[in-house]
Amino acid sequence: MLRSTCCTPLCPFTAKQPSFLRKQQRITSDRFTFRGGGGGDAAAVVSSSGLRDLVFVVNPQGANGRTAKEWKKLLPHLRSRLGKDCNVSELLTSGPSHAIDITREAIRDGADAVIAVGGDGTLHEVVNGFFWEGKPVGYLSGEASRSTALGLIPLGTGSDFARTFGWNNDPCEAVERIARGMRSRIDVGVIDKEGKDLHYFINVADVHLSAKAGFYASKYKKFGNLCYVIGALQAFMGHHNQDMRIRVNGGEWEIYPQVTALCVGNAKYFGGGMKITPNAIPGNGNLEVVVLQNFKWYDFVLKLHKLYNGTHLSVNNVTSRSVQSIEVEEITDSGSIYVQSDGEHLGFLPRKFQVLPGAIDIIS
Ligand SMILES: Nc1ncnc2c1ncn2[C@@H]1O[C@H](COP(=O)(O)OP(=O)(O)OP(=O)(O)O)[C@@H](O)[C@H]1O
Repeated sequence: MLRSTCCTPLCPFTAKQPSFLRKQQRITSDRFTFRGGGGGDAAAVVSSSGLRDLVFVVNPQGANGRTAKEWKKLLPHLRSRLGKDCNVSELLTSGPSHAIDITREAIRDGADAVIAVGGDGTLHEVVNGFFWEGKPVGYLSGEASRSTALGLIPLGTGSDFARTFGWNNDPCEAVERIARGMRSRIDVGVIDKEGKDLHYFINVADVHLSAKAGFYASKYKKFGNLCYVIGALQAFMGHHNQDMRIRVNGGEWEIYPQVTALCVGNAKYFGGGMKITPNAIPGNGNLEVVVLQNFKWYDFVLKLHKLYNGTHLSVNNVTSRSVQSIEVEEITDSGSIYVQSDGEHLGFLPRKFQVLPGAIDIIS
């Protein structure tokens, strides 16, 4: 849920930095001035202003339209807090996937940072904009060493990625992070289907029941975090655990009987605050895979609190392992096992999930 916040330049920054954000560097710009406006495409021109060029990609429909309202309230504070050191461009998305194109263009034009304003879906699209045809997008006319950082103002329904960093939905704290301009390198996950259809995730990708629940939850975002409960109830109807075949780090294929859900975490939380992959660390070069097997509906009732506080790894039929890659197939080729990445429906099994260590700088 969005909180009402005090948006003054004196807004205190209180969030503690997690220990995995060790190698931080402050980056300053000396070359570009960005010009943009709400709704338009990014356009960058070379300048010697010494200002950092920040592109804010805003999903006005995030959190059922509350993102737009919060953003409008935040903008005067943001401009006054950052305007001295930064050129601020505000670009509103016009629909699904638009954030991907805006981000690619901003990176090619030399932005210092592209900042997702919205929920995990918007962040997910911005992250996908950092890549093109399997490679990182680069600044078109400049040094290879120059890299655009990813930023986040979490203003979505679940905003699960931010929870791993201890960031809440207070946009003033996010503005302070951006003002400080500290960067940390973090990993990104990549998903492919038989080597094609590359798709990137930064938070959690998952398979089967949870992915189906997420698919339904996305239709009930107007109910806030309750959408996850409604989605789960709907997904339970007609749900069957499925035998699956998995292969970790290119090794031998293994059979996992009666899988309820398989979750691949680069970060820890999904589904509106469930600490599903509690050992995942976004900068450690690995993904945490948690598999729930043979769960019945009443197991969720009895163990839900454990899933929320991340103590479920000690429960029977829950396993966790750290991987660089994992391939997942169903045994009975039904083509109906859901796959989700960062809360966005991606399609159906089979899929391969891999880590790209240190693929992106994040403003932390
Ligand atoms: N202008 C737009 N109109 C409609 N949908 C949009 C628009 N811009 C982006 N979207 C889509 O809105 C979806 C949800 O956005 P977002 O993740 O920001 O909010 P949320 O779903 O409320 O939050 P969370 O994902 O954290 O629960 C994204 O998948 C994105 O594709």
